[in-house]
Amino acid sequence: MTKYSTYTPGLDGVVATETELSYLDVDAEEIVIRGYELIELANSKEYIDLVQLLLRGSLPDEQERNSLEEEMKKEYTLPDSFFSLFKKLPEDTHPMDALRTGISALAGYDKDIDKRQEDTINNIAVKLLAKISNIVANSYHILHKESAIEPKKELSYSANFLYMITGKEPTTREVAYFDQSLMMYSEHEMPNSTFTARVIASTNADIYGALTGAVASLKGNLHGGANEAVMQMLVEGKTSEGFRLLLYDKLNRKEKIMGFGHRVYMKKMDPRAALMKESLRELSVDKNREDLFEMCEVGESVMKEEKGLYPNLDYYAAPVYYLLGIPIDLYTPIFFAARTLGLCAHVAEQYNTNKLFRPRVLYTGPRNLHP
Ligand SMILES: CC(=O)SCCNC(=O)CCNC(=O)[C@H](O)C(C)(C)COP(=O)(O)OP(=O)(O)OC[C@H]1O[C@@H](n2cnc3c(N)ncnc32)[C@H](O)[C@@H]1OP(=O)(O)O
Ligand SMILES: O=C([O-])CC(=O)C(=O)O
Repeated sequence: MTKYSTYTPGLDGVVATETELSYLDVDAEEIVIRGYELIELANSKEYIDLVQLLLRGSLPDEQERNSLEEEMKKEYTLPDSFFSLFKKLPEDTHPMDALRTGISALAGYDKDIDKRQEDTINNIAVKLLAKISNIVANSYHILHKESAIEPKKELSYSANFLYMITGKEPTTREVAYFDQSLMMYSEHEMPNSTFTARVIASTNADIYGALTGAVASLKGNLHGGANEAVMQMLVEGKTSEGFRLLLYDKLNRKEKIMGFGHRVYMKKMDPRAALMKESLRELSVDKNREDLFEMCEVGESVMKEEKGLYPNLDYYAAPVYYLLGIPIDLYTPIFFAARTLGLCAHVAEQYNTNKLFRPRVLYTGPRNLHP
């Protein structure tokens, strides 16, 4: 046939682009981020270091790191009366939908929107990282008829993000767990949302459009939406035994269990989940909720025995967020806020190396019909 004859459902295993940003080396069990291994980075660096690495190409020294964080803090402010947008939405609007609306609305305020140079895109990324943390936290408060919480510039980026969500200044340990989760969610090669963003950017569309599409993609429960679904199951299960029964019930009904399986790691534990599991182990002691850790382990063993499936990041990030006092509806928006970093880096790379995405189809419809 023609050069178009190969068809792989869901593009499973298909290489969609070249990238210098990241690579999942399943055999070596490494998530490579610009040459570094993500888990190693998470054990010695912070989210801000990854911002510099992904957007500017190298890890920062202390001075660069501090000045990047200051740059970000200057960008927390949203345009005047921006929050009135969220006041007009129905109060049961999901925060991911509010976030999608918010990012889309920001487009009109950016005078650089038509620029595609790498430096400009990276500057927009810094602005977006700051503003999105504010939108995520405060759209939630406004939808819940609460007052918006002003960012505190004396706190670190991650501490302030958590503070704006919960309204309480977090402890150093809480910030460390939250920051690690942001690192885990920051970048992951070519998931559906990153592909979506790159496909949109490949038409030369602006970064706001690319990110708006990516929010829509990430909301789905086969992708980012899974972390909220995991926590809903844990809450419903209540106890280890309750959770075990709930999982068996779902499996008997042939339902998919959220937080398990992964297109790339399918028969191995997601390395990020392993790191989050350790955070949960420690945090559950801090918060006197070892029962929650046990429930998660029970779920892990049920899924291994019954399906040969392992947890993905969402499975262990969800209970960590729960113990940090974060409302369940914000888990996926937080994932997106962290992933804004990787998405912006991919959009910049797409503009730099652009080739329009326009695949073909394997046509299965009729031919030769006549009106
Ligand atoms: C951070 C992230 O975004 S990670 C992903 C978060 N998403 C989830 O946790 C949702 C639950 N997991 C899933 O739906 C899947 O594992 C996916 C979508 C992540 C990847 O799946 P794919 O590569 O498309 O594989 P697919 O969904 O076809 O699954 C292959 C087989 O494993 C089964 N399977 C995969 N995941 C699960 C699961 N979580 N629960 C039960 N069965 C599962 C499928 O039913 C299928 O079985 P079959 O061959 O008998 O029909
Ligand atoms: O890689 C994927 O397909 C999904 C995922 O784990 C992520 O986006 O972090």
